[in-house]
Amino acid sequence: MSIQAFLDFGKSLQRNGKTFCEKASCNFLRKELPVRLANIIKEIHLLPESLICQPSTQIVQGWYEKSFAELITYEQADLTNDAIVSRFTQDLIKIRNRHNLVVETMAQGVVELSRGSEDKRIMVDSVTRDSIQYFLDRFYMMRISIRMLINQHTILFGGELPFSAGHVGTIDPECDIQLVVEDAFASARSLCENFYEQSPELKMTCINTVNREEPLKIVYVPSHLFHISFELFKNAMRATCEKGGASLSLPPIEVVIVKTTEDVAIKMSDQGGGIPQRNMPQLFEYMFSTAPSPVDAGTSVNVVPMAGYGYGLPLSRLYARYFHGDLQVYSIHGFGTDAVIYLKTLSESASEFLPVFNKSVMKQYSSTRTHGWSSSKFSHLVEWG
Ligand SMILES: Nc1ncnc2c1ncn2[C@@H]1O[C@H](COP(=O)(O)OP(=O)(O)OP(=O)(O)O)[C@@H](O)[C@H]1O
Repeated sequence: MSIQAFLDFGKSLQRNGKTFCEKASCNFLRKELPVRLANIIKEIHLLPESLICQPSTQIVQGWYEKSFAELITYEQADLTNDAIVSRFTQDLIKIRNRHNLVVETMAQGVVELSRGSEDKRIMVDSVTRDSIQYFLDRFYMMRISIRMLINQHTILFGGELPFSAGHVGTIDPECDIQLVVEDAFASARSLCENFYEQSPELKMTCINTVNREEPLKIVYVPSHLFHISFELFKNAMRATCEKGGASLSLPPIEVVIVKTTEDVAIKMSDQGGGIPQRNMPQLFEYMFSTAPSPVDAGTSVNVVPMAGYGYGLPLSRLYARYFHGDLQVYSIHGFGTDAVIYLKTLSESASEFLPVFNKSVMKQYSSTRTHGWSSSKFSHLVEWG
């Protein structure tokens, strides 16, 4: 599905009527969702035994199997029956809510694995580590996609309110990039003020090469862009404050947003001291963090931690890639870091980038690397880790 396809379907409600469209959407989702769930369940089965047997991984596996079993009961259901259609929609809400804590619970499974049964750190070998990294990228991406499908349906048909009146489901046909980025900055800033009692300023430059007078708007899911920007601002603010100490004049975070006919690029530059080259290969690894773990640090319950889970960058990159964008980080150790978000300008080009499940993917779990995605755009990255 491309963003444009999601949008066209949402807009067709006025033309074709809500009842007709709800049935069409049910008909699509009752096939598509079980396929996506089944793919990921098959892949869970390929995980190293040491991870599958952890209590939290078992809980996650149970949720996926339950949701799959519930959805499959609709395979032959009579969609001319309005009551069945509306029960399907309500079941989707239940399924989505069941999976609310999947990221945290799966992360807990990985922690359980690395801590071992007696809470001592045991060595996780590099093949297992690579398999887990490979799996989590695919698993979380599939989760993003499943939630996108469910949210579109439940907002359009399940009585859930869109974030704003102009939105079509979760999509804003006129998503103002600058406003979303400023919003994310303000949220990260209030967290930063709470934590460090200071925060850097924002310096923003916007360039629209398509039409210089127009604001930078594209068709996009604002909550995805907010998530990515917020995580990047948190990182930039943390680095700036840690480097600046109690200094009164922190260097600002500079943001440059450029829209061309093909891409939107959002560059966030900080002067927070940068990242050593030796850490760059691990930057997008789950659980890689130089901050103390919020659990071990004993952070007060009233202070939301700025960092420490090591999920910010890898998850943000998945959100960016989901609609064929990207996230890249460049750093000069001793000076600062540039993080660049790339999005597609054209909604037709912004199609879902999904993991595909086939035989060659199985090899990944027995240590041979393959790309295994719906397009080969990032295969070199996946192959090289
Ligand atoms: N702008 C930056 N400047 C310096 N180091 C950075 C920057 N961005 C990321 N890093 C480094 O990369 C690590 C991983 O970042 P990531 O966002 O994935 O996790 P985190 O911020 O540590 O934790 P959380 O997931 O809780 O946000 C950070 O701990 C930090 O060491």
